[in-house]
Amino acid sequence: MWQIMGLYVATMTAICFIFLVHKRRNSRVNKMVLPPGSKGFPFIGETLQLLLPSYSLDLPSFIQTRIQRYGPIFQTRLVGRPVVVSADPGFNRYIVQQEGKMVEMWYLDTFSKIFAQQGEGRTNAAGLVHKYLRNITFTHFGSQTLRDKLLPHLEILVRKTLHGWTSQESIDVKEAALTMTIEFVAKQLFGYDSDKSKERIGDKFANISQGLLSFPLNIPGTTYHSCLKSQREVMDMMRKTLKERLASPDTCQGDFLDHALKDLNTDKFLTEDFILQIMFGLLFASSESTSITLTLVLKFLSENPHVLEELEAEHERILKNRESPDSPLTWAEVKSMTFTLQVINESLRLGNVSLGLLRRTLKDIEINGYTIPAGWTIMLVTSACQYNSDVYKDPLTFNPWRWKEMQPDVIAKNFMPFGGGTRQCAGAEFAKVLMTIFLHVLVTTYRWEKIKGGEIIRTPILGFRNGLHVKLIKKARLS
Ligand code: HEM
Repeated sequence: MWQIMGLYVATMTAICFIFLVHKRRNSRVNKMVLPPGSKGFPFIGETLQLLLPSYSLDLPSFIQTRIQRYGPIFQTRLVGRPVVVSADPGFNRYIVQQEGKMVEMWYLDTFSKIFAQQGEGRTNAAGLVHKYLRNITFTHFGSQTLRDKLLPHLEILVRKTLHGWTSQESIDVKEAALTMTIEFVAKQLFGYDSDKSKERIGDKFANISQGLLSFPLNIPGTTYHSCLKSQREVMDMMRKTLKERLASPDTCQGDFLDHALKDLNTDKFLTEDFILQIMFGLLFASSESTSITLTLVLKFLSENPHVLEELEAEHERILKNRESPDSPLTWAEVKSMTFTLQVINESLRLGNVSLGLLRRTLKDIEINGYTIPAGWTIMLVTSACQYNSDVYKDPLTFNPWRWKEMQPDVIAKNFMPFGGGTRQCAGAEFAKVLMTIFLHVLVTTYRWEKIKGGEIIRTPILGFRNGLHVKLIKKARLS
């Protein structure tokens, strides 16, 4: 009897405590002037409206209508969380500079679970952990490594991949580009060899990316369940390699995993699980955006023959200027491909693969007389500045020539496909060089015919409604 009474009192005390904390927090927030907006339905808020697909490159109508109604900074509620959306370029630039001070990188709860963004060993932590993540990424994928080591391997990979595409009647470009990128990155990370491995890492990541924006219902048969299963399989594959390396430390391959295992002895925050999480994060970060952007480039080239013509001319000039047209690409040649870079920049500008960046506020933030309370999420719609018609004439038109005239300071303020501040993409140079080499081999050696697909869909992440399927054909070369 006394036990039951005790339990009752303890439960009631806990409920009262939780209620008081909640009330106190709410009354604190209630006294603030919050940005205008609507909270939508209880719990799900306006999530469904945000996820409603749109079929153009433009900003989703969810964002556009609310900007018209409330201005560039408004509040909403997404997957149970209060969110402030900002399409204000100045505020967005300010916030990306505040990493670890007023905000921290934060992604949806589905992401947090898959990418270990909670707890002690979270990969989005600021400070030492973040510094380590950037340094080790630059060491294995940065400019110097690209120039001194990766360039010939990337060329071989692209030639082998595109040659393989010619034997197929139809290639789904996004899927095939994802496989190409991920297999290369996995090789640099932990020596993955697609010819020897039983596991198809590209297929697993195709599953993972589908599950990331699905409803987080983890029961067999759901997309989310299949995503978590693939995530576990990739982690198990990498864990097996890690254990093998630890068991025979003399077989050094000099890759990312060897480097991180060596650091285990000196960097106290490093653990085996953390190394696996970084590798998993890198596999995802590198493959998804790069493959979507490459697919978009191919779509634009198919629809804009005059751009393709100029691109071919640039690459033919490079071949002509060489002593032997078959000699491997040099770093100087890659850096001389200015029109190619303009094509890539224009595709990145219009693609806005992820729409925006997510941050969690660590402190109350004042903006235009409003307060964004600590603990809220901010969605920085960095893409909004890339459609600004004051900067980009006819912003929705694919026009690579516009980059010829643009000044570096204007670009810095109005072009953020790789984010900004201390969290700016650590693989930007790698992605651009990979896409440049891809385009070089593609336009000098092949032509292609569209079989089907290529229609844009934003959910709000950029995708292609029926994929983009092409048939690749080798060009007859005049010697
Ligand atoms: C077209 C291709 C790519 C695009 C558009 C892209 C875009 C981005 C963006 C917008 C961010 C910032 C995220 C944020 O602030 O919340 C980011 C971060 C990052 N990206 Fe990329 N990325 C691409 C390719 C790659 C590749 C190929 C790699 C690796 C080889 C990579 C590695 C990373 C890493 C490690 C971060 C986190 C940086 C940090 O937290 O300091 N990315 N990327």
